[in-house]
Amino acid sequence: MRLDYLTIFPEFFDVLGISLLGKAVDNGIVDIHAHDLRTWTHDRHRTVDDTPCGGGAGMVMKPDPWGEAFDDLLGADPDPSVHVVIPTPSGTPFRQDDAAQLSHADRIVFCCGRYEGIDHRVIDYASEHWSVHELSLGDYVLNGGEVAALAMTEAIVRLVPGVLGNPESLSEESYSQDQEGLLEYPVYTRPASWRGWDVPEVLMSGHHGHIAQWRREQSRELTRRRRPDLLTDE
Ligand SMILES: Nc1cc(-c2ccc3ccn(Cc4ccccc4)c3c2)n[nH]1
Repeated sequence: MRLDYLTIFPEFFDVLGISLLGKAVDNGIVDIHAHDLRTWTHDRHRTVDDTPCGGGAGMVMKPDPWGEAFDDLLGADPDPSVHVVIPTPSGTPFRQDDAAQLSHADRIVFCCGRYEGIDHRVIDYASEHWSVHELSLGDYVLNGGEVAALAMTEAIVRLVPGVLGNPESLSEESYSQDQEGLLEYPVYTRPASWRGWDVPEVLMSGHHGHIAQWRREQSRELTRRRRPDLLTDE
């Protein structure tokens, strides 16, 4: 899987060389390239923004640098197997299903905007050539797309076979289908007693059936309290 990041802050993506994703890069499972969008500017000030047509506050990202970056990175031939992800507050919510689908992609290009956003014609042009996903990280406002791209990257890449040391852990996670789409149960480790708090006895019983039942009950109760929207049978 090749991941490209178009951004005016390429150093944001240096962190992808650390830990899990770092190992995936070392193992050749994932190939990461961060690009400074200003590479595709030609004026002395390396300008990437301009005033909004129709007025309004702030600045808008010019289309030209994006188009030239696309030409260099992707060429002009349409290829629906290339996924262009555009983090935006007006996008569809990024969910685990999106991460699962994108984890099968061979190529993903993250377009990280800043200012008040990217000239919409960039999205229109990209949509004619590649598979475009305008995605929101959540219902809160960030200053740009980089943090969202990092979060989405981690959610996507951890699902790629060979990236996680223990793929079994994927099936027990919140939002995973094996977990019936419920929130994850509380987890414990040693010591059995810590500052007056004890590990639930059932987890020390060695009775796998009782443990599984307790975990299912905990997941349902937690989901009922915190995320009733995830419960389908009520
Ligand atoms: N979930 C989520 C995504 C973003 C996001 C993504 C890309 C950009 C590019 C510029 N901004 C700043 C901005 C703030 C508000 C209105 C318009 C633009 C961005 C914010 N915020 N929240």
